[in-house]
Amino acid sequence: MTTTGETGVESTTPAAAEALGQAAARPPRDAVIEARGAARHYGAVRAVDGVDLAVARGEVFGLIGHNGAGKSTLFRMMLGLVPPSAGEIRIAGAAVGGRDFRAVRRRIGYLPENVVLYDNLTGLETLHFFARLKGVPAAGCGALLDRVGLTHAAARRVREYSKGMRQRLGFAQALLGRPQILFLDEPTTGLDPEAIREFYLILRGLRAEGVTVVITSHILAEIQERVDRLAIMAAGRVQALGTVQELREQMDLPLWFEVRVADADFAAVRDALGSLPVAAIEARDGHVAVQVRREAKMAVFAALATLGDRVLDLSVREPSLEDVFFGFSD
Ligand SMILES: Nc1ncnc2c1ncn2[C@@H]1O[C@H](COP(=O)(O)OP(=O)(O)OP(=O)(O)O)[C@@H](O)[C@H]1O
Repeated sequence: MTTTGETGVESTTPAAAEALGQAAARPPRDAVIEARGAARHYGAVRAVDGVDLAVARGEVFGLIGHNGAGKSTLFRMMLGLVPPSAGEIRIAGAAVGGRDFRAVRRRIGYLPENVVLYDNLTGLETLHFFARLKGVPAAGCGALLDRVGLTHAAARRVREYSKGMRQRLGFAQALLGRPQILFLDEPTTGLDPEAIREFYLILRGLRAEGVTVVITSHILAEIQERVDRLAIMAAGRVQALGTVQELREQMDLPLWFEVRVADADFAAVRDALGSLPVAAIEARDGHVAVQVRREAKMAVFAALATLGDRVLDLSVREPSLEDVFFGFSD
């Protein structure tokens, strides 16, 4: 599906590119973030190299890619922190960097990859400081600390904070002023599993309020169930765009049936499948794992149903986002 040229830059086959193009060409109806041909070059380095993207209002949109793929640069361009070398980005209809953008910028929250905090300030003082910078009332700072689970540490100096606590404080800072659009660059780095769960619960609440969220993460298992759509970036370009299920279908990755049969009668499974196009069949820990192409899924179901109650258990394992990601990178 994908090839790697001598530059190490991944490219897709024409058929795949066409499939991806179709997904990319279907912009959401209510786009609040739109990038057209957005590019940022640093000398010979094409950090972002012609990105077209549209994110709908209220969407949780994931941005994934290898180190150096261009995710943070694209974020910074969307925030007006880095001017584009070419192309245009519009947020809530305003061109980033243009006259109308200042008002829009106030409705954006940003958690950078490496949040800069002042060690001598307490957690609460930190939020007051950022509230002044943003020009928003300081009254809500205590409630925000509570929302990210830092009330107990409000009066402690940031220098004493753990990595996860700093990250929580960074998130609280991003939520100041009730932003309508949130850019979160690797927000769960350093968080423990409980904090990650709480973080995504907050995101879910924000989404329900209509907040648009763009989030990057290297933890694919973590975001695959939690984003509405996502883009896979490589070498400054969007290589694939869609829901996790759409990306699976575009990649045409096989799926696995895991079947537990009475008396571990694996031969019966093999016989039932007969001449169906099975990519692999393996005996594993008391069950049979059958790998099939997506188009054979229902035929395999029907064939396994002929075994009746000799089938004790059955599950279908779809390719993970990680499988999809590596599928686009290989
Ligand atoms: N200020 C800069 N000057 C020169 N090159 C830069 C600058 N900022 C980014 N780059 C280059 O642009 C490319 C993309 O970097 P970027 O930080 O956007 O990637 P990323 O996808 O966010 O990576 P990571 O997952 O490691 O955070 C890299 O090759 C990086 O070295």
